Amino acid sequence: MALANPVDNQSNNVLKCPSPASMDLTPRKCKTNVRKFQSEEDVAKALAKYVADLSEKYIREKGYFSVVLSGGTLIHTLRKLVECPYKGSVDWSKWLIFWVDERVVPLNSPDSNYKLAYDGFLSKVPISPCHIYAINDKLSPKAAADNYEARLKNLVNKETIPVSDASGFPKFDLMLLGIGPDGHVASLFPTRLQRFEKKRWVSFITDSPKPPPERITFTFPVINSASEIAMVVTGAELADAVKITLGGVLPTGLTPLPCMEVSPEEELTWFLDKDAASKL
Ligand SMILES: O=C1O[C@H](COP(=O)(O)O)[C@@H](O)[C@H](O)[C@H]1O
Repeated sequence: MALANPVDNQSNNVLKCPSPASMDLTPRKCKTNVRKFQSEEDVAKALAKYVADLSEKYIREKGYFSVVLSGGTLIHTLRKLVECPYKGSVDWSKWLIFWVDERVVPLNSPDSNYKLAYDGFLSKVPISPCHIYAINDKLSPKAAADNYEARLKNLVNKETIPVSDASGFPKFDLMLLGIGPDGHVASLFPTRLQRFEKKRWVSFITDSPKPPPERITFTFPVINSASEIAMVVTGAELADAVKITLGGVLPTGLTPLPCMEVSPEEELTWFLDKDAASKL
């Protein structure tokens, strides 16, 4: 999926995209670390240590650790976390798992982000099933988004998840995000309106440019209320999006990339392999 021009003629539901000049492209102020590695294997090792260290910190400070997963290549890159020494040293009983986006398909479908995470990660560590917040896969996209948002509100009301003092949106400890070659993050795509949602916690899409078309997704106010975000990016096909985002220069006429808007409340850490960082 290539970087997108403002008008995507493939869809009737296209974004009448504001011109880049009229969008707020002011660089966000969060603390940003860019960590570059020789190989994807080195990214996987560093990512495991980073997540294990944050798990220890947040469990010590708050008693639990809320982690928001994405789908795609991220789960494979997380593989070292379910190996020695972390498999035995992390206090998995204190983890709460959520999804930043999910495809509206049965949970046992090969397209499901839950299944991807279950097969590659969750089935290998002792996280309690009642701490794993998968979507309700029996619902329409809109109903699934409403249902996920209502469940998050319930967790906030019970004070399981705090709200951000700054934004009033739920504040997760860590989000682990990937990006697409078009710069999408979660299921917030360059030419789709969900990226501009300011009120909802969870939105839905029925015409995703990347299949499958029906998905639910956290909105930017929720994503940017997280304490920490890791952007885990490997592979040469992502080098252009990385260059634009970290270089801060948008080519003329290109729709601003959703991944440029990621800005958590505490710290943003990019994990890049040599290929993804090759145009920096
Ligand atoms: O469709 C999706 O794509 C993004 C990026 O995936 P990747 O394979 O390029 O890493 C992913 O973060 C998102 O969760 C997923 O639904």
